[in-house]
Amino acid sequence: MAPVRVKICGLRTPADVAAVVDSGAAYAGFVFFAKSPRNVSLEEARIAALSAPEGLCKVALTVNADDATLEAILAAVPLDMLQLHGSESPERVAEVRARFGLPVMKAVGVADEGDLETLFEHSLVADQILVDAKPPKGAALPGGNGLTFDWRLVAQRRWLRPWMLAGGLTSGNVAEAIRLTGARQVDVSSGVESAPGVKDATKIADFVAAATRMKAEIPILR
Ligand SMILES: O=C(O)c1ccccc1N[C@@H]1O[C@H](COP(=O)(O)O)[C@@H](O)[C@H]1O
Repeated sequence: MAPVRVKICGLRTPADVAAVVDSGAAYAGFVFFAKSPRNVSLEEARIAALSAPEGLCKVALTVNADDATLEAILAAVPLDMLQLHGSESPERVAEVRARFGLPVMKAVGVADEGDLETLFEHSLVADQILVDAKPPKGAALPGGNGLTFDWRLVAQRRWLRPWMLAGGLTSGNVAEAIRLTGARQVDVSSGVESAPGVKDATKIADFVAAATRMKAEIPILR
């Protein structure tokens, strides 16, 4: 079985990108959302993204962004994927995908069975779906809150598209999250920081090692 693929989100500097590359993660996320402590300017994102080697998937995280905002981001920063992390409808996801020609990953907050229907609807139009914890009522951020959800809700589920598990993951719980849900991709932001918005290279390395170790633990049959 292929190793679990990891996305590290909320990068701001070339040093952050280097830590992600060294760890072996597959995706690097940049947050374009002013309320987030991980928000990057176009110039910061451009410099960091240009430092990334070929093969690292560079993802722009936006929240209910309009076309002009997405155009400005994509004109300034070399990116490979859009992550829509707001309340975008399936119609809006399809529109963004068609207009900008990049794969789109749609994030959906999950708190109960009802949210699985929303996930299904998005899986009909998005290239990937991101299964995150639902933010608490009145939270400033729709994600990146370091909160987990009841992983049993998505345990061993299969969707029409590749999916990624997120929400409160850390090097201490990611192996159990993978074991329980069967996720083959995981995403983390606050769990690999020393302070909000400050990525920690050791925590990134520990997280990716814990996530990818799952494969090594499967016994080899001779
Ligand atoms: O990281 C942020 O600041 C952020 C802001 C707005 C929307 C989403 C955000 N992050 C995403 O949220 C999940 C979970 O993050 P965490 O590991 O619980 O901190 C992840 O997909 C991030 O990409």
